Amino acid sequence: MPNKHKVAVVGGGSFGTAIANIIADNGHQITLWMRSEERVNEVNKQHTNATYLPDISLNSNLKATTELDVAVRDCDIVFVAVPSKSCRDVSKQLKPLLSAGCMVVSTTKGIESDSNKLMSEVLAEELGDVRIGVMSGPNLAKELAARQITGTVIASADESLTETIQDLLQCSYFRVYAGHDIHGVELAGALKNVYAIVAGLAAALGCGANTISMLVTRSLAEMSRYAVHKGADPMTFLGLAGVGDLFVTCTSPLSRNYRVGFQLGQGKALDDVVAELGQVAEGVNTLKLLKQESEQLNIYMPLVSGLYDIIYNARSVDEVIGSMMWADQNRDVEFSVKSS
Ligand SMILES: NC(=O)C1=CN([C@@H]2O[C@H](COP(=O)(O)OP(=O)(O)OC[C@H]3O[C@@H](n4cnc5c(N)ncnc54)[C@H](O)[C@@H]3O)[C@@H](O)[C@H]2O)C=CC1
Ligand SMILES: O=C(CO)COP(=O)(O)O
Repeated sequence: MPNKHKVAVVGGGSFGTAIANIIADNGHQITLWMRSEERVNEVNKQHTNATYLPDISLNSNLKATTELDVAVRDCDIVFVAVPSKSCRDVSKQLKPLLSAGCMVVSTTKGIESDSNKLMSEVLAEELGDVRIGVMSGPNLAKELAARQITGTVIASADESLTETIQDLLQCSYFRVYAGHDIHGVELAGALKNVYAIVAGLAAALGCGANTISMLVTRSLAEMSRYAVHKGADPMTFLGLAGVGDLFVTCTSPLSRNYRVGFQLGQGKALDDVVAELGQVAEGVNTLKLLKQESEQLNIYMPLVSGLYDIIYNARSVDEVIGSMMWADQNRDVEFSVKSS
C-alpha cells in the first residue's frame, strides 16, 4: 500500500482542480485553496467547479478552503497551480506556512514578466530551502478531469521528490514520467503556448495538413534552439513535456492559447479575445518576453517575430508568411547526439 500524503493544491482554476481531483481519486488527504467563497462551497457541497470544468463530477473527498494556512498546514506536498503573474505573490504568502521538508511542485506554464524568470526560480527565491519540482506535459485540464488517459513529466534535481510525485499521482488514467532537466521541462511548457497561438491562427486561415505539420515541427526547432541558449537539454524537447505538449496545444481547440490564435485568425482583436476567454492564456505574455529576449540574445526565432508583428505591428499574415518562405535556406535538424 503506497504512503498516504497530506497535500494542498494552491489555485483552484482549471488545472489546480484537475490535479487535486486525481490526488483525491488516489485516496490522499487533499485540500484545494481557492479565493472565491462561492466556489469553495460549490466544490465542497456539489463536488463541481463548473466555471472551469463544466460537466465534471469531482471526487467527494476533495475539500476546498479560502484559508491558505488551513490548506497547507502539516502538508508534505504543495502544488502551485496559479498563473505565472501570481506565482511570486502566492509564494510570499506560502513562505511562513510551509512545514519543514515540504515538497513544492509548480504546474505553471509561464515566465515571469520583467524578470524573465521561470517558476522554479521564483519559488526558490521566495521559499528558500524547500524541495522544488516542476510538472509539465500534454495535460489539457478538461480531459484530465474527465479521467482520460494522460501522461506527464515531473522534473527535479531531487530524485526522491520525483519518485514521491510519481507514486502520488499515478493511477489508471494518469502516468507520470521522471525527468531531471527542470528548466528544459519548464521552458517547453511555457514556450509551446506561443506556437499554439500560431497553430490556431493557421487553422483559422484554412491551412492544410502539410502547412500545420511544417509549422509544428519548425516550432519545435525554434523552441529548443531558444531553450538550449538558456542551458536546457535539447533532448527534453523530444519527450512528453516537449513534443507531447506542443502537439496537443497546437491541435486541440481545448487549448486556450490555440483558441486565442484561432480567433485572431478570424479577425478579432487580441484584447477582446483575451477578455472573452476569462481564463489564462500564458502565450500572450510569453510572446512579448521571447520577442525581446530573442533580439537581445540574437537567437533566430522567425515564428515568434512573425506572430509578434501580426499582433502588435499590424503586419499582414501574407506579408509575414512571404518573408518566412523566402528567408535564407536553413538546416532541418540542428542538434545531434552522434559524436563527430
Ligand atoms: N488548463 C490546463 O489545461 C493547464 C494549465 N496549466 C498551467 O497552469 C497554470 C494555471 O492555469 P489554469 O488553472 O488553467 O488557469 P485558470 O485561468 O483556469 O485558473 C487560474 C486560477 O488561479 C487563480 N489565481 C490567479 N491569481 C491568483 C492569486 N494571486 N492568488 C490565488 N489564486 C489566484 C484564479 O482565481 C483561478 O482560479 C497556467 O500557467 C497554465 O499554463 C498547465 C497544464 C494544463
Ligand atoms: O498546457 C496545456 C495542455 O498541456 C493547456 O494549454 P492552454 O493553456 O493553451 O489551455
